[in-house]
Amino acid sequence: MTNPVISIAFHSGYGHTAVLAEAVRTGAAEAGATVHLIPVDTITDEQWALLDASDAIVFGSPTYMGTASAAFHAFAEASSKRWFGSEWKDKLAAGFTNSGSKSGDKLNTLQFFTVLAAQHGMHWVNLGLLPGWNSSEASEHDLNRLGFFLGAAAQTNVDEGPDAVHKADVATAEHLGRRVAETAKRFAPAA
Ligand SMILES: Cc1cc2nc3c(=O)[nH]c(=O)nc-3n(C[C@H](O)[C@H](O)[C@H](O)COP(=O)(O)O)c2cc1C
Repeated sequence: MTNPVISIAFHSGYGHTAVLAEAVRTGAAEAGATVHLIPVDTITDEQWALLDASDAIVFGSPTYMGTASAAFHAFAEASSKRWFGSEWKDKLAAGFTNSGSKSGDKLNTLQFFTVLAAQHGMHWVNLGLLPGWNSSEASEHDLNRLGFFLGAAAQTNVDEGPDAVHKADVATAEHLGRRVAETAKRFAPAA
């Protein structure tokens, strides 16, 4: 496979997580993927079909009350129609989230994504970066500055708009997009 198809199924209530979704798209496209950006709160039948035809689905949601948003949970529940027929089995999956606090219980959101992926029989692609910003010589501008392993995690001050999403977190989300695309190529069946 030279040109994997990656869909980014995401929700963003106020635009911050949408910035990360765009960053994942940028990274995946740079690595040669065809990318579909799918806001799950307005998902159409045509977009469900795009998900079904994708090699990888990247889940994205803000962290609300320590988990994915209600809109994302509604999408996850609706995906049970695919679960019945194992329609997403053996696709790749990955995830990203954003919250107001440095931690904000984002890990729980990423873990929720991994369980969702596992229920579908999908293979989880982790972030593949060592933690940044964890030594005296490190900086908040490091990739993976918040030190997550499961996926891309971002923090945005609650009194600032989408323009304020941290550039290091944007770069980390771009990295995730590239990694998913490269992994999809590696996992592709031989032609
Ligand atoms: C209903 C609600 C619940 C939230 N819960 C959390 C939370 O549990 N932890 C946290 O750090 N931030 C929390 N926040 C802050 C959001 O995660 C943060 O503002 C994020 O940037 C919103 O992303 P969005 O613009 O994509 O919706 C919450 C915000 C809202 C509106």
